[in-house]
Amino acid sequence: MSKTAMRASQKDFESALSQVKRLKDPGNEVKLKLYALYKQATEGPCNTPKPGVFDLINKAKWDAWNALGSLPKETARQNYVDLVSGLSSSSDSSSQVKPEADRKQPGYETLVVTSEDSITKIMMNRPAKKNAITIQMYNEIMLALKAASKDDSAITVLTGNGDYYSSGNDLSNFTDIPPEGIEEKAKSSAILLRDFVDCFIDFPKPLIAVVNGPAVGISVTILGLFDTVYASSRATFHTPFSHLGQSPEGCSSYTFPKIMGPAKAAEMLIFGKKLTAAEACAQGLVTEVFPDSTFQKEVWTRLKAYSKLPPNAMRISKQVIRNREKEKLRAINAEESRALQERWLSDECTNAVMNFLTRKAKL
Ligand SMILES: CCCCCCCCCC/C=C/CC(=O)SCCNC(=O)CCNC(=O)[C@H](O)C(C)(C)COP(=O)(O)OP(=O)(O)OC[C@H]1O[C@@H](n2cnc3c(N)ncnc32)[C@H](O)[C@@H]1OP(=O)(O)O
Repeated sequence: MSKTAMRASQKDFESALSQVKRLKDPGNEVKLKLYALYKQATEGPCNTPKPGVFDLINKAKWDAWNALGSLPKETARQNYVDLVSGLSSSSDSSSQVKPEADRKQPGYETLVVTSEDSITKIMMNRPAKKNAITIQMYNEIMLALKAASKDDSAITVLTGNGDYYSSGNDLSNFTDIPPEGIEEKAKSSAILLRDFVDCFIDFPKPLIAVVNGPAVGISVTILGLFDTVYASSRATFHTPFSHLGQSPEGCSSYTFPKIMGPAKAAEMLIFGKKLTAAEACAQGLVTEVFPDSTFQKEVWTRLKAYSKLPPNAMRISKQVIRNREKEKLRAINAEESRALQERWLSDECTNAVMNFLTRKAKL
């Protein structure tokens, strides 16, 4: 026999009434439905005067009840019992935490991308290589950001798996030279870099970096394009561009002086000064530092709370902040990418990369 064909007894109704109190907040729309069915089941058709237009809450309740028209009391009681039973079973199944492997989005080899609690988490996943960013990883991060910009999550997080956040550009990207030659490789890499950074400039939702460990190179510079940066006390921030015969990217030539002042920015971007998490926080690059022992727990508790804020309001606030600067950031990104295209062809850069790859040098 179907549920609707059964008649809910007074006992079923009373048990649904007590069950509803134990449910996870089902949201305003469902609460209004429950209210209306309860009133109809206990008092019959709506019999009170319509509240004034400014009495928003009571008017919404009245509208929901009134919309049930002359629905018989018994049917309203049955519908109430059915609705609560549906909510109980879905809240039972959603309270069972699925293992990460089940929640993982397919199609990524260098990342683990998951969506849960209105948060899309993009995790760089080459821990054995300190999450160094290969050409494939640049492309997958762009894909993941584009997908996250359209999914129903409220906020997006970038983080790293293992002991590093990321060691920046994978220096073996310099070794895979196509038959067309190094100039062509430099040209296509500059386009890739520009497109990669544009994805961060244009990302429409709140974007949070969860910096779980040391960060190097481009993984540091793009932090200036995030809305919030949480760091473990173990994290460090290092941009050794001159050591590598290179120059800043990720719009850091603009965002860093703006965030920390020109003198501190120059020490990082020209002289490659490595900052501790506490220093990066004092200079405004990092929002907050958490002790490494409680980092994940504290950060994710905070993020889960933020993800419950009204998503459209957060998105609009971000856009109002970002839109003023978007064109400027895009122009800076294009200029930085052009400068690097030349740098990559220099002896200074070639020697530094070869020294690392032949293990004569480390940062
Ligand atoms: C023709 C032009 C083509 C260019 C294409 C580029 C496209 C866009 C470019 C955007 C520009 C970005 C600029 C930057 O990001 S600059 C920063 C570059 N990063 C580095 O210089 C870091 C180099 N790594 C290190 O110094 C050290 O590895 C470390 C991070 C300090 C960690 O040291 P530790 O001793 O703890 O660990 P290991 O060195 O043993 O590392 C473990 C293994 O991981 C490999 N590894 C680590 N980082 C990188 C890296 N960035 N690139 C490649 N490989 C990396 C390391 O070699 C070890 O591998 P192994 O176990 O196989 O030996």
